[in-house]
Amino acid sequence: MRKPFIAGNWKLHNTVRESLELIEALKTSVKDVTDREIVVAPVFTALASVSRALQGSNISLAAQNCYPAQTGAFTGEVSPSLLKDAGCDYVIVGHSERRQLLGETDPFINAKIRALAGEGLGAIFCIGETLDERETDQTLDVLHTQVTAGLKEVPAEAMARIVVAYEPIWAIGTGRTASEDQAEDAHAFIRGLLQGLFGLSVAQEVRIIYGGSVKPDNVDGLMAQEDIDGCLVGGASLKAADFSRIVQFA
Ligand SMILES: O=C[C@H](O)COP(=O)(O)O
Repeated sequence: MRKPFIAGNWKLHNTVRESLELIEALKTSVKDVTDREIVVAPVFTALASVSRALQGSNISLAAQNCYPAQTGAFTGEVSPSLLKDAGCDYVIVGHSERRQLLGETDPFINAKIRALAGEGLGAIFCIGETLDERETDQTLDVLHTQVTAGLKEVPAEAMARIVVAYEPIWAIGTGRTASEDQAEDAHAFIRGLLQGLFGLSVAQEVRIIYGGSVKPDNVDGLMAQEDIDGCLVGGASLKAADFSRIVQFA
């Protein structure tokens, strides 16, 4: 039985004060939720404050990025061990915004996932196709490449802490959600890829979550799909009422 995993990616939003206001409202509205894993990913500068505010709550902390080395001459970067020290349980890797805007490659993303696994941290590993790739029937090839390259040489034991986030790029921040069937087809395909890489029992345990314009009014239908185990929420995670409703999907 896979525990639903609902994560809010705050992206480049919220000062420390705004982050704390959001987290206090969220803590109150989801305090009785025990059957879902709830995660928020603030900006780096708010991690320590939000971590303190989350102590004793049912919400976990994620960072939005990391560098695949623990120490060294890497100006401006942050390592998995420092993120763990700041209170993070997870790190988002491979988000399409970083792939597209910052040129992150599959091997670089793979190095981050292996570094996180080595530190015992979880990864929220994002994959997904562009609109052009979907319209030219390349979706499955793209997912195959991203999954096999991103998870190369990742130990099977680490998969218990890795959540795969399927985010069709054309659905991110556009208000255009993948249909329930489109999302379920992609998720079932990804689970099959995981089975090929790690075996059936691992594939059945890994949470595969959907991201791309998830809102209170479409979450119930998405979460009703067999292979959709949660959501990675951008815009709607910035409003406590909306994110709380998404967490408490029907
Ligand atoms: O990480 C979250 C995704 O990019 C989805 O963002 P969105 O909910 O604003 O479409």
